[in-house]
Amino acid sequence: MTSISLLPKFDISQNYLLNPIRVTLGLWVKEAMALVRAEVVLKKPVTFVTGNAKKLEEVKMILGNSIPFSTLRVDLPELQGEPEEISKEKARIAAKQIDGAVLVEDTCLCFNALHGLPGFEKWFLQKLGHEGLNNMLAAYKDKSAYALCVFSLALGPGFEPTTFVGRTEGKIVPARGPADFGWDPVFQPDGSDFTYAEMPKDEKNKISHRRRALDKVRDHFREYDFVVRNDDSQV
Ligand SMILES: O=P(O)(O)OP(=O)(O)OP(=O)(O)OC[C@H]1O[C@@H](n2cnc3c(O)ncnc32)[C@H](O)[C@@H]1O
Ligand SMILES: [Mg+2]
Repeated sequence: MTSISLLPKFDISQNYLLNPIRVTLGLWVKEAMALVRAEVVLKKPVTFVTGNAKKLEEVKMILGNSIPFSTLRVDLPELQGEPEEISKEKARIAAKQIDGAVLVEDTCLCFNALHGLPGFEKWFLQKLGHEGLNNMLAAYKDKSAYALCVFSLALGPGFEPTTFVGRTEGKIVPARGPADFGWDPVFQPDGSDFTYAEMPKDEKNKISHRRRALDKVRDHFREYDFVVRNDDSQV
């Protein structure tokens, strides 16, 4: 079982005890530090779990070395429901499966004319294809859509996951560009003349739903001090 300790890392040095002003200041800083940055001790690094190789590639490119994480390719169940709930449930399942801290994500493509449908599960795209996605909107003038990505971080089995949402607005167009990642060829983000599939990877990664959600994940990791320590000093 993963354990965490939310202890402030800041320590007042003996010097502060010699001067009342410095003592007050030191205590204030200590309190502020406790509020701002707490230590989270994990037995092993946070593992990003997914069954999708392309997703994994993008997450690695976007995060680089900015947070301590490892990756694992495991097929997670395709769940139905609201995106945040799906993502949280994926995290609970994955945390139990690997018995540790996990990061997972769920991505959907939502059509405004269809009030957020189809959302997505992977079998849906496999059966319908890119043309089928366009045909779904044939009866509607409104081709606008958004890509939504929800990351969930669970610190271990039994921990309630925290979610981080990223969203990119765009529209659905006839497929253009390489068809090697999901619905990328039919999604053209606002402000661009290219579909996700036509863009070089680093361009997609600057504006994508995944990038926007991962910026929030990164902020969370900055807010807390995640430390991997596999000894008995954890509480
Ligand atoms: O193991 P997990 O992480 O669940 O991987 P998955 O492939 O099942 O991924 P999702 O359930 O989140 O995504 C549902 C579908 O959306 C596709 N998809 C996810 N992110 C995408 C992106 O950035 N661009 C295009 N298609 C994407 C993906 O290939 C699936 O067909
Ligand atoms: Mg899935």
